[in-house]
Amino acid sequence: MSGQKRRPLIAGNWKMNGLKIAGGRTLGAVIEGYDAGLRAKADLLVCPPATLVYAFAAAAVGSRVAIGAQTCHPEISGAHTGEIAAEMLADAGASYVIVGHSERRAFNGETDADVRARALAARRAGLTPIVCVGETREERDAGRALEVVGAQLAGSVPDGEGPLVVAYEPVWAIGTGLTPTEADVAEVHAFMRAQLRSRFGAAFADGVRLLYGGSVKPSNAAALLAVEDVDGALVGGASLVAADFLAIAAACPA
Ligand SMILES: O=C[C@H](O)COP(=O)(O)O
Repeated sequence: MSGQKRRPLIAGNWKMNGLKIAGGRTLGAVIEGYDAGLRAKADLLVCPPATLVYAFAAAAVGSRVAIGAQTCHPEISGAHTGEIAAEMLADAGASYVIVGHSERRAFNGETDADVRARALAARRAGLTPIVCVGETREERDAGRALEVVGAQLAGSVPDGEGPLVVAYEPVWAIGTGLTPTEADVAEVHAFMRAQLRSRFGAAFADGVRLLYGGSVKPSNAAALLAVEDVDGALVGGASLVAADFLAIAAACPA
C-alpha cells in the first residue's frame, strides 16, 4: 500500500518532435483545455525539444502547465559542444527534466551513473528530475524485470531527499501499442515504492510520484492510472495531440 495519496502528474515527452508554429498551437490547446476540472485531478507537464523550452515556458506563464526538458548535462558549464546544462534549462523556464530515458540509455550509452549525475545536476539547478527505468522484453521474458528495475533505481536515483519523480517505462512498451498487464504494473510500482522506502524511509518515499510510461493512450489510461502506486503517466506519442493528452489527464482517478 502507498500509505499516502499523491497528486497525479501527467507528463508529455515530445521526444524529437515539434516546431514552433505547430508545436505552439498544440501547447496552446493544452493550456486552454487545462480547465478547473482537470486542474483538480492532475498536474500537467509538457517536455518539448530543447529548442522550444524557452518559448513554451514563456507561453505557459500563469497557466499552471509546467514545462520540462528531456535531458541535461551533469556539469554547469564548459567545453561540451552541443550539450545543455540543467542551469540553462532552469534559466529558460523549465521546472522538470527527464533523465535516463531508455532511448538515451540505448542510443547515447548513458549508464546508471550518468543518469544519477544528471539527476543531481537537475537538483542543483532547482529542477525536478524524472528518472526513467524499465526492462527490455528479453529481460521480462527471463523473469528479470524486478531485478533490472531495482538495479537501475539503485544506480540512477541520487542519495539525499531532494525533488524526485520516477518513471517506470518497460522498453518493449514504448511506442509499440503494447502495455504490461495492470497486475504487472502494480507489481513493479509496489516494488519500486518498497525499494525507495528501504533506502530513504517511508516519509520521503511515500511522497515520490511514480509514473507509468509506455503506450499510454486515452483508451487505456483510466485502467493504468487506477493501479495502486501509479501516480501519473509519462506519455510519448499521445502527448503530441492535445485532445489525447488532455483525455489522459481526465482519466486520472478523482
Ligand atoms: O517518454 C515516453 C515514453 O517513451 C512513452 O512513449 P509512448 O507513449 O509513445 O509509448
